[in-house]
Amino acid sequence: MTQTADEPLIEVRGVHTHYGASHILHGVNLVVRRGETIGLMGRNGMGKTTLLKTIMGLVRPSGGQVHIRGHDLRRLATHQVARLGVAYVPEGRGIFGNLSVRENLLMAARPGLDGRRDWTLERVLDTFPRLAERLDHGGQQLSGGEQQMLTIGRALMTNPDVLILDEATEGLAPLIAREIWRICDLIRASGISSIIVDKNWRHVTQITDRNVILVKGRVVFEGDSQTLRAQPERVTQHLGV
Ligand SMILES: Nc1ncnc2c1ncn2[C@@H]1O[C@H](COP(=O)(O)OP(=O)(O)OP(=O)(O)O)[C@@H](O)[C@H]1O
Repeated sequence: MTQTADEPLIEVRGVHTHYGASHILHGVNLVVRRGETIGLMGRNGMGKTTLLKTIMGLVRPSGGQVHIRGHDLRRLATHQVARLGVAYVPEGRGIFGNLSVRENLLMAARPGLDGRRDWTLERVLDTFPRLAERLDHGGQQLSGGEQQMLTIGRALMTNPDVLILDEATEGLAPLIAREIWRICDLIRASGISSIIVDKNWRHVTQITDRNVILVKGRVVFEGDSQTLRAQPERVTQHLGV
């Protein structure tokens, strides 16, 4: 199937997801269009990671539909979702500790779906000077923040159209977290769409076009950052901050 220019990159419609008998997502809708940055928010256990895993085909929905660039997710394996340009940076990361920074990055390298090679090793190292300084270090020698940079760098090496970032700055020192936000901004400016999950809603809303709040597996808010900031009682109610 060929994609039309305005067709969503990701389209989630009325999705229900279960873990065994536990009903986690209750009819969730989410659309990601080209170039959009979306904040996905909610307290712990509300279903954010489950929604991301559902999009990646890591967890199969029990109802509703997911389309990735118009392709029905039911016919796609996770690696095919990735090949369609969706890069997933899971919570807790996932680098190869026994490989060097350089090897971790080069292993991931591939052109984008349309043959684009915008993100090369050089560009990733320009973007993450800390990684450039540690090119020959093993993955396991990196700090938590550097590991997060490496995971994002690896995702960029696949020249994705959408970057999914779960718990973008969880557990990182404030200075490193700031660096991750700077990179999110650069990614946005480069035209890559993203879904960003992070507890720091103030930072998230500084860079997002649209924000979605999940409560017990249901979307209770969807709107731009200005609209969300204008409703502090909503933020307190749904995010507990
Ligand atoms: N593999 C699993 N098996 C059973 N239940 C699960 C599994 N993974 C998550 N859950 C449950 O599903 C619910 C939603 O979890 P999920 O990780 O999607 O939430 P979240 O919003 O991402 O929260 P967090 O910030 O804590 O990761 C929680 O009640 C969680 O305990």
